[in-house]
Amino acid sequence: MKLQNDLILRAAKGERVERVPVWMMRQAGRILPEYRAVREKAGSFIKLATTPEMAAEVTIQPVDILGTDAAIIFSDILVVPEAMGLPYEMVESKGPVFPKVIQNKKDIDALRIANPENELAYVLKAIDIVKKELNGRVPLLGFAGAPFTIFCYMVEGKGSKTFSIAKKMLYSEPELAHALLQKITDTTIAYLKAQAKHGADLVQIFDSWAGILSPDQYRKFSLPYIAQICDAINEVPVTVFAKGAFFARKEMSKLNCDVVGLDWNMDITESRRMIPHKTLQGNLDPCVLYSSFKEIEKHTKKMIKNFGGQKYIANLGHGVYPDTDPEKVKCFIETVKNYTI
Ligand SMILES: Cc1c2[nH]c(c1CCC(=O)O)Cc1[nH]c(c(CCC(=O)O)c1C)Cc1[nH]c(c(CCC(=O)O)c1C)Cc1[nH]c(c(C)c1CCC(=O)O)C2
Repeated sequence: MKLQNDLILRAAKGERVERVPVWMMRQAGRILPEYRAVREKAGSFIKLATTPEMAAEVTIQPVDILGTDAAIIFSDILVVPEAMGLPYEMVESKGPVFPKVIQNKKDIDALRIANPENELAYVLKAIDIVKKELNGRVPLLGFAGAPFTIFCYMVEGKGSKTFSIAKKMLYSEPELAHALLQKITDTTIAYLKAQAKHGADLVQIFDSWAGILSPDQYRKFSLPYIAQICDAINEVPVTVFAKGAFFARKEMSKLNCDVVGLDWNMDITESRRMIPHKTLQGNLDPCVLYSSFKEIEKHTKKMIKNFGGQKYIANLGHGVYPDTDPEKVKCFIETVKNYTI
């Protein structure tokens, strides 16, 4: 199926574009009343995420309502631990919780390397439906968490500011940590390949907790596993987004990936210099969308001017915050689309 709008894919591959493409991390979610209605009907986040027809519906909403240049499959990074045998719960207004966590070698041995066609069939089915319903309008993005970020949740068992329980394992039992990271990596590679096979046009790796590691620890416990994934995924372009990993930009430039995502703490000009050969994605502070329409336009235009119009995918520097006014989001998206490059 030939895509009618392939701006994001062309930008990712470094090909020329007529205008800057735009999408938003966490675009399929609570900012839209239309999402909240489907979520209500589903009864719970997990029910919504595991029911392919409903997951497909909320995946397409931002394309129809906000006008984004891509859809991102509605799911969560935590479906991977679940597929490996460690289920999660989503506690209202608290976030994810794992009733059982990984503490020793026995726990790691008990985990399986998932077969996505079995344990993650519901995500793949949702991808099949979305591809059919999008009918080539825009590309579909797939995703997975980076092994280190998934490790954090599997060992800590819940969200945390410091993930000190998870980090403790890195320092006190590094071999154990590596064994778990490798098992997560093997599952993630199989999962992303399956997403591409089912029609994901590009995949993004979210290393949301990269910023809690020292540069040394990041080089040991995160980058090698991201590198394995990048080397293994040759079917579609790959984006690596490591929140807070400003210290690793030089190494990111050497990864076998097409796009590097930036957060708002990373200076644009400096990042272009450090990552000269790749497409960059980002990096508006999501809080800008709390300001006036005029301010949003001003900050968005300044951002595009700094990145330049080519080898660039406009986005926020992290996921959109749930209490953001959809009209402000539309203003951001329209400003990007109307920018003459
Ligand atoms: C760390 C992380 C998680 N999940 C994800 C990350 C990496 C990206 C990032 O750093 O933001 C990724 C994710 N989670 C979700 C998506 C959907 C696709 C999209 O629109 O981007 C994506 C790409 C849906 C979701 N995942 C979650 C919701 C909200 C739950 C609900 O609607 O009830 C949604 C729409 C729940 C979730 N899931 C997670 C947390 C910490 C929480 C609770 C806090 C929160 O709500 O943001 C783990």
